[in-house]
Amino acid sequence: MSHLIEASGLAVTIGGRTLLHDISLSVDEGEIVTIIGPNGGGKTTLVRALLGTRAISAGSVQRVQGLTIGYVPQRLELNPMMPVTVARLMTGAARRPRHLIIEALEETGVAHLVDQSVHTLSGGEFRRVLLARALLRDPQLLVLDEPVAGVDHAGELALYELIKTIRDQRGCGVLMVSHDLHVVMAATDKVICLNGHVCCTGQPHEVSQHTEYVRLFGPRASEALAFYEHQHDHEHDLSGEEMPHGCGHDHDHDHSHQKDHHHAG
Ligand SMILES: Nc1ncnc2c1ncn2[C@@H]1O[C@H](COP(=O)(O)OP(=O)(O)OP(=O)(O)O)[C@@H](O)[C@H]1O
Repeated sequence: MSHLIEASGLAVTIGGRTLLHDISLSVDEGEIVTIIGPNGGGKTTLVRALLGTRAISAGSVQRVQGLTIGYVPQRLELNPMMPVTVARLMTGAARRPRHLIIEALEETGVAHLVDQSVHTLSGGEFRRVLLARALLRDPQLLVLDEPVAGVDHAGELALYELIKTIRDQRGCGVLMVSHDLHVVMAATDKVICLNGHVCCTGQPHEVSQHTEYVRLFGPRASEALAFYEHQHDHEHDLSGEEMPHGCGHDHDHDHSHQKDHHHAG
């Protein structure tokens, strides 16, 4: 199967400064890939390069023909003086049948807010509306930049669960950026740890043990994953799973069974 999107040897240089170099990654149908990394590590720049809104200076980005992408930006500037309803935010200038708007909002659990002003929404409600807006296009690939920004811890867990459910039901690929290491680790198939380059990549439990990951995020980040890793130990003992591997090595074992597991609780 060809990848929905694939970057090879991608680099981004702005004003003589190389922000990203030698980035290779791919997202497949039904796969959740999460980019983590320190502030300024280039996560948003990478997302923009993949979307084609930021020029790349080397390498390539390939998409399957006609790929439809639903994008949720990290920030959305709204004029506080402009009264905008959820329905209006969902469609912008383009008119869409109301039942489609409501269906998308139902999928993210906020259909009851359809006629409410966006300025009155909580952080979590707003994120769900943005997610619904991205789903309106029936995307093959969802790209989510910090999908839980402005949401409390319980809300974060619920949102990651929702993203997983959307992936399960639609079979779309998901590429997301996150800071929430231990939460996101439980809701992803593949993690890419980014700090200008791909420090390490692989299954969440592998990345959590990688020296580059520990160096970037500290030993506590690995400890926070103890529960997650414990859950996985059983699987890996049985299947003879190998130990973590180094920078830039992709993992090609079949772990599709992991999609059925819930580690967040
Ligand atoms: N248009 C630009 N011109 C110059 N420098 C830029 C530009 N856009 C981003 N940068 C720089 O590139 C680096 C990476 O920024 P980017 O926003 O991609 O990081 P990030 O990992 O998404 O950060 P955060 O976690 O804080 O959102 C930063 O040092 C930033 O200042």
